[in-house]
Amino acid sequence: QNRGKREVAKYLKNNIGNLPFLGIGHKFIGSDEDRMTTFRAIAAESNRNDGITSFWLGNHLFVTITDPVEAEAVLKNCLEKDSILRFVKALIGNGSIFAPVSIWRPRRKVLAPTFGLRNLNQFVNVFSEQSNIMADRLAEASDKGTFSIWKYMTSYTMDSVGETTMGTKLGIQKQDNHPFLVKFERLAELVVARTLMPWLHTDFIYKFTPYYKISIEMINYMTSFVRKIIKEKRKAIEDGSNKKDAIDEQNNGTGRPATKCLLELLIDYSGGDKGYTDLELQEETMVMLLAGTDTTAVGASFVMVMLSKHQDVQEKVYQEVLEVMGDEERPVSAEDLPRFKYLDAVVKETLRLYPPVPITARETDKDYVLPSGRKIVKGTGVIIHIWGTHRNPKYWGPDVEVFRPERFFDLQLAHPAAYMPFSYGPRNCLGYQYATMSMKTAVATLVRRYKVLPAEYIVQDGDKPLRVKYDFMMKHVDNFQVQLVRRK
Ligand code: HEM
Repeated sequence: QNRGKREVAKYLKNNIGNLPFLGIGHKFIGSDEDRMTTFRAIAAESNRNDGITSFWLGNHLFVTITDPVEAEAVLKNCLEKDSILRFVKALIGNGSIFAPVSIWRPRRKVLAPTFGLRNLNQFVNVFSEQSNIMADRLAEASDKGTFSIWKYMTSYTMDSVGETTMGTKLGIQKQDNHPFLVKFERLAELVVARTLMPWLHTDFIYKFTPYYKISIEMINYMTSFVRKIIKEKRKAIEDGSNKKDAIDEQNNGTGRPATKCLLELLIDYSGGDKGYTDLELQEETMVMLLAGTDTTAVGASFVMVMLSKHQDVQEKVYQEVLEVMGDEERPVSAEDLPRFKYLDAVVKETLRLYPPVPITARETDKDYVLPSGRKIVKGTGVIIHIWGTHRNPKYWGPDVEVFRPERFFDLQLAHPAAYMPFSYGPRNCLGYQYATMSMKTAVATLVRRYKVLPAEYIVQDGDKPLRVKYDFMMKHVDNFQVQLVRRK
């Protein structure tokens, strides 16, 4: 098998500096920005090399793909995630996102319909209410010059995800340094650090570090929080008080049926009492908290930064928001969202250039022959390079680096996987519509109230690319800094 891998590495050679034994391991040492720079170099190499390249990380071979035809073949046939992701498992156990295929497949069948559009449309009220809380909080920041909008977005998405997945108002936007947010972020940091530092991979060594105790403590806090809510939900369903809430809400004059949170939908769709166990519900709730919060906050923050850099684009978004919503100040509704067509293109173009998840990985369970005839052998890590695919000039033309939302009008993609911020194929992101709705609601609400300007220290840099870093997700090195000015 190793001979097979060496052969693959030989014909998929890269020119970015393999060392004996280390491979390109030394290129991942350094800052988060250095790491992203390495991933970018790999993407560029792959695009020069007809959409594919490979590199060694120690003795693990990774094939990197930036061609959608090749990517599709892998994503449709090879469903096992790469073992490098195993440290997240301490938190989510067999939660679908990184579960082995045998566990993932039946769970996906239950999870997919819970994310149906009818269910999601009910959540727009939550996104809208939480966006307005964010807009109120930002009034204070808008007088103070340059600041990081990301912090506000993270609290917004955490509160929205909390309410839509667990039916619980976490109130993170209303309390600075809320323990749930602090612990959640610290834990994410620890998991990332462990994944990226191979000497912490062995349990035997990790248990001697101070991080071990802290991470166990955080995991216990998060899981017992979620478990308590599951117990309460079950009880409410049993004694019918969840239905009472529904009636109360109708009587409150909203006239719409009460929102069922994703957790309740999961209980229903998996078969009620006979359906998912508390542990299964806990694992999937953790997946949604983990997969749905930072990703969406990072995406929406990139949109705000791009709007600050492109005032002409922002003006068009603003005019569209006024046109759709009219003059009266009212919350964004589910009916408004599909009418924000230009905003939709702006969100898409932002996620093309700055996909919050810039790479995803699979591990081959057997030898594969790709559509181009190139072979990959069993046990190889395959990096589906989303960033690189979105910058493949063969599919996007010569202006790949230019921010041009209009390209999404009547776009005829040469291949559907040429655009995949939410990945592609049977294991793609389940929350893509949820995320788009949440981002559009937040951005429309903010743009209606504020004009977004670039950070003070930035002088007209138009199409200059943003500096980005990688810590499992791709973020802005300058922390998504902008300025806000209240519109009259
Ligand atoms: C801009 C925001 C988001 C981005 C960029 C994003 C991206 C991704 C990506 C790249 C994957 C991995 C797919 C693969 O390996 O092929 C994924 C998986 C997943 N995401 Fe998202 N996501 C976002 C928001 C959300 C939200 C809001 C939710 C739920 C509330 C969510 C739930 C999931 C789930 C459950 C999976 C696992 C699906 C499976 O394995 O069957 N995501 N996401």
